[in-house]
This record gives sequence, structure tokens and C-alpha cells, in this order.
Amino acid sequence: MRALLSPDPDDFPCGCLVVSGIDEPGNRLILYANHYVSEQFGFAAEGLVGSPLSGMLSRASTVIFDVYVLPTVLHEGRCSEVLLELQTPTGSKCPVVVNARRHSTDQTLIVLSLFDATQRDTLYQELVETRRLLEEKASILQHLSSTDELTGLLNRRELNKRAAIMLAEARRYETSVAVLVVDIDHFKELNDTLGHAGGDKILAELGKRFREQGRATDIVARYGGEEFVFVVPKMDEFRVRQLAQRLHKVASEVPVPGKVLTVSIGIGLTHSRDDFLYETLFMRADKALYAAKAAGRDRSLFFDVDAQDVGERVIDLLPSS
Ligand SMILES: Nc1nc2c(ncn2[C@@H]2O[C@H](COP(=O)(O)OP(=O)(O)OP(=O)(O)O)[C@@H](O)[C@H]2O)c(=O)[nH]1
Repeated sequence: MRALLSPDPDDFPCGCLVVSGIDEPGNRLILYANHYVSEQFGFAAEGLVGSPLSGMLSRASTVIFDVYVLPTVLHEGRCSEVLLELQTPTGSKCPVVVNARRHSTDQTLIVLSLFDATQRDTLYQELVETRRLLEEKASILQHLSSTDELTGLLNRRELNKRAAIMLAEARRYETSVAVLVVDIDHFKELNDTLGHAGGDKILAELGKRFREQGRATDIVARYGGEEFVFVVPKMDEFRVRQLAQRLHKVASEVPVPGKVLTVSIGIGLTHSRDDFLYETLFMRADKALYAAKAAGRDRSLFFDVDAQDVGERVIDLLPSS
């Protein structure tokens, strides 16, 4: 019974080491190793006693032992649950969870327990990999939920979200934001002539070319159907006009298989001189677009907030072709 209650260190299902030289710099020597160390980790039992501890550990683990485990034991008497790596005689590495404490009678010795952490390490690696996959999926979902599939531009939901933020910033820093609503003229006819797939190609090509006309900080979105929206920070009237001209230009030469199409577009524009609410600016630009359609299409009209008469509120930016 007495023997049962005072088990041999070889009975324990973990590695047990006694290491010398706690207060001395340099190599700590192994004074005792139980059977588990050779059975489980493959170290030759006869060679272990008297060999340096650093011979069992990977280089990084030797550093961790010297700069963390040892000082902690010296300071606090013990150090718990440190993940180290054994460099086994076969050349493979084996993760172990190490607990260390001062020997109860000889304070210059350290007693170590080594728990094989291969399983735990594998589980941890799997967890890390699962988290990476989840993050990747979340980022794909985030992209899908904010992007228009056909054109790759932002969708309406993302447009509304980002435009509100841009306008809040513009109000805060007293800068101007321009809103352009762009609509393809007579798109139904293009669909009827080229087929729905042909219409899709035009939308995708125009979306790509519109995106190229903006800067990285501009919001370029497909609002829906054949309608696009630009929300452009720090824009004066001159640069808005230039942007509108560039959009008309790229629409006038859209390459589709076998030919180059001239696509007519209408643009309604406004900027945030007196109002920083995106909904208001969109409504004004949309009104200007409506007026551009009514005035014969293929033009850009600017919504002028100074004009008193509603009929005078649009300024023709480009001569109609
Ligand atoms: N190919 C294609 N067509 C679309 C898509 N979304 C909307 N449309 C078509 O776009 C056309 C829009 O028609 P309308 O709203 O009458 O506009 P429009 O023909 O451009 O006429 P105006 O704007 O008044 O010049 C409809 O025929 C829709 O079916 C799409 O994703 N792909």
C-alpha cells in the first residue's frame, strides 16, 4: 500500500527531468530522466543523464527556456504551461507543455514535467486553419454583399452606406462632394437589338470604364438596371464637368465583340454646397438627369441650388450632340 502511494516517477504518464545549474549561466545538465522521456520522445536512456538540456530542445525553445522559464522559476519558484519544442534524435520536432519548479530540497535544481502536446498542437493548428478559412469566407461574403455581380462595381446598399460616411466627413472637414447619376439612353433598344446578353456586356464594359475614370477614393456604383452613381469627394465644378465629359467620351466608344458601339448616356450632377444629406443630393442629381432625358438625352445637366425657379435649376454642361 505504501509503495502504491509513493509511486515511482516511471509510473507517471509524462516526462520527468531534474536539471542542474539553476543559478549558473550556460548549459544546464540533465541529472535525471524517467523512462517516459526515452519511450515517448525517443531519446536514448543511457545518453540522457549528464547531457545538456539544450541538446533536447530546439534552438528557439532553448532561448525561451533561458530567457523566460528559468528567470520565472528563479523569481517565483515555478513556471507553468510553457509550450516548448523537443528536438528528437530522429530529427523530428515534438511540441511539449512544460511545467517547471525548484527542487524541494536542493534549490539549485529544477524539476520539469513534459507533456506531449502533439494532439493539442494539431488541434490548435486545425483551429487556426479553420479561423483562416472562416475569415476568408467572411471576406468573400462581405465582397459579394457589397458588389454588383455583373459590373464588379459597388451595389446600391454599399453605395448608400459609403456615401453617408463620405458626406459626414465632408461636413466635418468642410469640403465638397459631387454626386453624379448616370443613365444609359434607350437601353431597352440596345437590349432589343443585341439581346439581353449583349446588353449585359455593355453594362459590364461601361462599368469597368466608368470605374477607370474615377480615383480610388471615389465611390462608383451600379444603382440598378442601366443606372450608375458616382459620389466624388473634394470636387469643384470644373473637375465635375471634366469627369462628366470623360464619361460621355468612354460611353461613345464601347468595344463589343466585332465592333465599337456609341452608347448615349445622360448625367445629372450636383454637389454638396448647402446640404450634406446624401438622399437630398441624389434626389437633386436624379432631377437633373430626368431633365437631361426630357431635353433630348445625350447630355449632362447640373442641378443649380441657387436658381429660384425650378425650371432654371439645371445648367447644361455639354452641348448636346
Ligand atoms: N441586359 C440587361 N438589361 C437590363 C438589366 N437591368 C435592366 N435592364 C433593362 O434596361 C431597360 C431599361 O429600360 P428603360 O427604363 O425604359 O430605359 P431606357 O430604354 O434606357 O430609356 P431611357 O432611359 O428613357 O432613355 C429595360 O429593358 C430593362 O430590362 C440588366 O442587368 N441587363
